[in-house]
Amino acid sequence: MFRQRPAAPAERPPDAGPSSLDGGGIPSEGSSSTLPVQDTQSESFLSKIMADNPYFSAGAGLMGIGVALTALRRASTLGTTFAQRRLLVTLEIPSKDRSYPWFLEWMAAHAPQPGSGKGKGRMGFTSHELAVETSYKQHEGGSGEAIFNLVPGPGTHYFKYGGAWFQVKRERDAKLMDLHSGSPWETLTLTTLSRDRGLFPQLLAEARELAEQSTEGKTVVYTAWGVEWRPFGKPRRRREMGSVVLAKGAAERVEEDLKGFLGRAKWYAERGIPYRRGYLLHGPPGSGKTSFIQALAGAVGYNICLLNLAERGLTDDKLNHLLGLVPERSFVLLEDVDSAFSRRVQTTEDGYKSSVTFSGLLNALDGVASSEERIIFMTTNHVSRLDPALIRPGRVDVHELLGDAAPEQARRLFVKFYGRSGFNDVQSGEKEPEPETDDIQRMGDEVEQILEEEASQGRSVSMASLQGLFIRSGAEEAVESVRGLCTSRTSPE
Ligand SMILES: Nc1ncnc2c1ncn2[C@@H]1O[C@H](COP(=O)(O)OP(=O)(O)OP(=O)(O)O)[C@@H](O)[C@H]1O
Repeated sequence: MFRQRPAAPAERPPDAGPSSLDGGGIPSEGSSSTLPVQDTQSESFLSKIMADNPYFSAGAGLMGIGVALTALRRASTLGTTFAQRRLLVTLEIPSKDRSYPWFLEWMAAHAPQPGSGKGKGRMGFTSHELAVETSYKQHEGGSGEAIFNLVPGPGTHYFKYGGAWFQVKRERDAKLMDLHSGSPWETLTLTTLSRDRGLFPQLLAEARELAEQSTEGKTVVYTAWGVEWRPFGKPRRRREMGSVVLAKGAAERVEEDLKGFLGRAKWYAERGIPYRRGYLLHGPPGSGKTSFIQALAGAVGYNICLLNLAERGLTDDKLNHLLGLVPERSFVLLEDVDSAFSRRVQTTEDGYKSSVTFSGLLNALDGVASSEERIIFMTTNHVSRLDPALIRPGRVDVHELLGDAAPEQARRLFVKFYGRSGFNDVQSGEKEPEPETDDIQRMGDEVEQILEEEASQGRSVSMASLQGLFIRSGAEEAVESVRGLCTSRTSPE
């Protein structure tokens, strides 16, 4: 039986290119038809692996989830940015701005305070990052009490105001420093819904009102801190005019002049005259110059900017800047102006600690912003040492001598101390002075008599020394001791 043999493969012609199945070489035109066969094979290989290999399919699934999450995150970032742009509104208050301390005070007033429990204050103020501001309160009886005020510290806080929620971020920049004050740069950023933006001005106005309430009836003393004015300590209770006893007419002259000046802003503006007034109070130590300026500030509701010309580091530029930035309703007080500048010669052995020059001071006093109100008080114990240029009219308009205790001035101080109404009541303005007892009046006359006798001998006593005597002694003892306090005034001024 014959079996048919399978046909033998056709022999390759000798010039034929390498076969695609040879595995190597570039496929020839005629061999291209072999590729789809290979792809199909690898695809099926891949799908086979994916279908068969659980690890592979899980990885692919995870990759898909990752891609989806990234897309979601991007979308949410875009959405947040969009919402922030469209729906939210922010307000930035840098620490340089005047409303910064007002708003901090407002936050302190509404933040949770010690003993309030859960870290939630009034107005729904929630804070977990708190800072403490400690103050000290002196009671009438002399005892003192430390008061710890908790303020929202650096971080994010939320509060509800006017029916709207606000976020407040208090940020402190560790790298950025205010070079002049040396304190870190801070920013408060308030965020709320756009529709509630109208609450911002209301909120700031309320914060300002609160800040003003805390200084109502008080005198704020500012000192120079670099090139800015900063409150020095807590606002002080206003000094009553009645607590400073000056020679007859002195207080009235200055007070009348000041009140007249304050009522003539328009008059000055119409004539193009710089709206400024300068006062020089001169006299021996302890005659009440500083006390009187404090009382005057209280009488017209002004604050005091205390400037020490001899301060180290104070330069002409800084001085100029400071005088141009005096807070509104404030006197500028240059104390002991003679100790910084006597005559123009400044190259003495001791030299001046500050680098303010005399011409720098004159320029700063004259200033350039002529329309702004400026009230300057200068005090000195030695008026004769002052350069006439410093106290010429325009720079100093009113000169007032506050001397040692005149005899009748001493009598008035005595009666104020020992009179039935008591000095403190008169000082606080709670009571009108009651008629004094005859005894006190008689003893007051005696003090006056003694001082007249001493004055005829060229001897006198300062008001500060009298006050010291009256504080530590009873009335009779004071009368006996007053003569012993009088000393010769060898150098007038
Ligand atoms: N005329 C006065 N009436 C009431 N108290 C006075 C008077 N003068 C001085 N005193 C008291 O004496 C103390 C010192 O007063 P004050 O500092 O005002 O004097 P001063 O003239 O400014 O002194 P100095 O020139 O040394 O700066 C204060 O406690 C003040 O109450």
